Amino acid sequence: MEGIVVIKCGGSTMEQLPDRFFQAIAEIQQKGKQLVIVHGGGPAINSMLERLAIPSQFVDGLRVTCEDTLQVVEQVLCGQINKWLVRRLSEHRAKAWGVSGMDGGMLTAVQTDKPLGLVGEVKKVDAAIPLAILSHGYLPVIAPLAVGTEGSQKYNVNADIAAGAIAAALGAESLIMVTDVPGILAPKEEGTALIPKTNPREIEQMIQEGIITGGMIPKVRAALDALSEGVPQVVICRGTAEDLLRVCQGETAGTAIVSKAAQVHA
Ligand SMILES: Nc1ncnc2c1ncn2[C@@H]1O[C@H](COP(=O)(O)OP(=O)(O)O)[C@@H](O)[C@H]1O
Ligand SMILES: CC(=O)N[C@@H](CCC(=O)OP(=O)(O)O)C(=O)O
Repeated sequence: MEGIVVIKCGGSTMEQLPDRFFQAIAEIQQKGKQLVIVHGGGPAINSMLERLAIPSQFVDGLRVTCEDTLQVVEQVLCGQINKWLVRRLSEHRAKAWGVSGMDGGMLTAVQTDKPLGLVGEVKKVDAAIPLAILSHGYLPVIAPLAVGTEGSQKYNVNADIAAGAIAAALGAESLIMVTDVPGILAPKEEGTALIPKTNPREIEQMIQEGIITGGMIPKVRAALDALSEGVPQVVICRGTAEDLLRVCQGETAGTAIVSKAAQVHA
């Protein structure tokens, strides 16, 4: 059986993903690669909160989440984005099955000790659920919510962090983080340049220096965690069919640089 590739689709880019991106997913699936999608939806949550006059607040790229916010997060991620993605994939003949991390207790989390409210840190991933979906020939599409260890509480989990934990639990050969930038960017003499290869020490330094900010912070931290938990490759790239096909064909394996994607090495 072919290896597993986890694709994290960021909310930043979701609505701009071209038909070709979804066609590429269908092609890759038809060739036998086992794909798992974990999705975000930060901008759609922000819009809904704004409509409801609930303020949005982030600390290091993570949303401060009260009960009201959590209700909106669940409605938008599980009810809106998850079903939209499944429809979009199905339109292009990919076989997709939408779930949330709460279904079957796939993701178990504890409340973070940071002052973020109902934000969960993933403690356990039950790989049996995505594996069961894959075994029926479907691609799991996972919304990043988690249940507490007692099973009654629910938590908001950043989608990058959920994707990293799921990739590690599934023993994925690759984690592809699809976003609205081609990778980690840093200031250069003229404008910014893509950092093709980096390591944990440099990443922490870039966070301290304010080069990596906002939503890129959980992304790089999740990438490093996934690498240290045995995922061989994490690629941050834009949502183009070309990048996706290249990475899924293993063309970036063992190389430090791909034209539009930055590979993060532990
Ligand atoms: N050093 C950096 N390199 C690239 N992007 C960065 C960097 N620091 C902060 N960012 C921001 O991170 C954003 C991507 O994170 P985010 O908005 O959470 O995307 P997604 O919804 O795809 O997870 C970029 O659009 C950019 O504004
Ligand atoms: C705790 C936390 O920050 N959860 C995120 C979950 C969605 C997400 O991660 O979406 P993106 O991938 O588009 O950023 C949030 O509430 O926005």
